[in-house]
Amino acid sequence: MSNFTDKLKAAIDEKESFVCVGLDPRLNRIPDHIKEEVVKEYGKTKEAVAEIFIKFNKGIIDAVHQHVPIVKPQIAFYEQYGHQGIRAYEETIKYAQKKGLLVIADAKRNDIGSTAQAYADGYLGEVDFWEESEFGFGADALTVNGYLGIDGIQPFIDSCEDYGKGIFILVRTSNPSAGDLQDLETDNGKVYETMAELVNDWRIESKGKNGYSAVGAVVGATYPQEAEELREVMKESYFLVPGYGAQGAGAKEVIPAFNEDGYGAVVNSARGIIFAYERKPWQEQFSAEEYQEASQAAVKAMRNDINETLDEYGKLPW
Ligand SMILES: O=c1ccn([C@@H]2O[C@H](COP(=O)(O)O)[C@@H](O)[C@H]2O)c(=O)[nH]1
Repeated sequence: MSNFTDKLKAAIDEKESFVCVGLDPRLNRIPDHIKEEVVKEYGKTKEAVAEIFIKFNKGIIDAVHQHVPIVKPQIAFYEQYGHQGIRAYEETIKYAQKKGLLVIADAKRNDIGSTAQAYADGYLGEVDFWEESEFGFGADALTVNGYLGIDGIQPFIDSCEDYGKGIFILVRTSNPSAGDLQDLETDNGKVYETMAELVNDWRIESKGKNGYSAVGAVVGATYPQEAEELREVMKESYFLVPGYGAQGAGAKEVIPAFNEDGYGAVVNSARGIIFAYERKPWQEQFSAEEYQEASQAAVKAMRNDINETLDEYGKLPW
């Protein structure tokens, strides 16, 4: 069974890209021509929303799949439309994988061990109870909350080992109030530092050929100083780095998340890529009908921005 980080590294090398595109559709920001076409057939229903999300996401995936190794659909944007939203989520994952992309399900799951097992099976499992059909969402990786400790984490680590999947545990989130809890002092340092130590302990069971563990961490691009410190603690973990673009971070801020070997991080941007057609500087060059071209231009610019900056710091691996 191939380790998740071996697959991730191969995909990064093939695309020469560390970009992760966030597939976080918002109905009010999807181009009108997509909505109008679908509503003609389905009316203003939840089924229509699912069809709109699927059409839009497929368009984005078609535009970016040659330039990125991985995508990250955030389940909140789908869940709000009930089972139709979940259908769109599942179809989005399958289509991205069909196009050769790895998929991180951003669902930040966890619970007591027995319930966490159900989450692990649902997101990362491969065969169902009858051993006849595919199970759940079949994502390649999942974001996980480590707050419940090892018994909540173990089912996910088992899925990593059994099925070659990955997890990214929340360590230092990108939001403005991240420090309210994460910066509190404990006997072992701050809360986020303690979580990083735990991730480093939990990483051991599931290492790939490239030396990285399937147990990774979420580290926000908006906290570069903390990222630098965390890189030292979790040397063998991949970081999922959100916060580039719409949340204000740029390439300089993501560099500390990378190891000296130039690997160890994927950088997520959702709004900055998928809604590029209505954002500067792309809105002057592309119409709403050209949202795919705008997203492709934005993703290439982000890839180059990160690669050039890694190069400046002597960290570009190619
Ligand atoms: O600390 C975190 C953890 C997760 N996220 C998620 O990443 C994307 C960011 O989207 P942008 O539009 O690029 O801001 C979104 O799905 C968040 O839920 C995060 O931002 N920070």
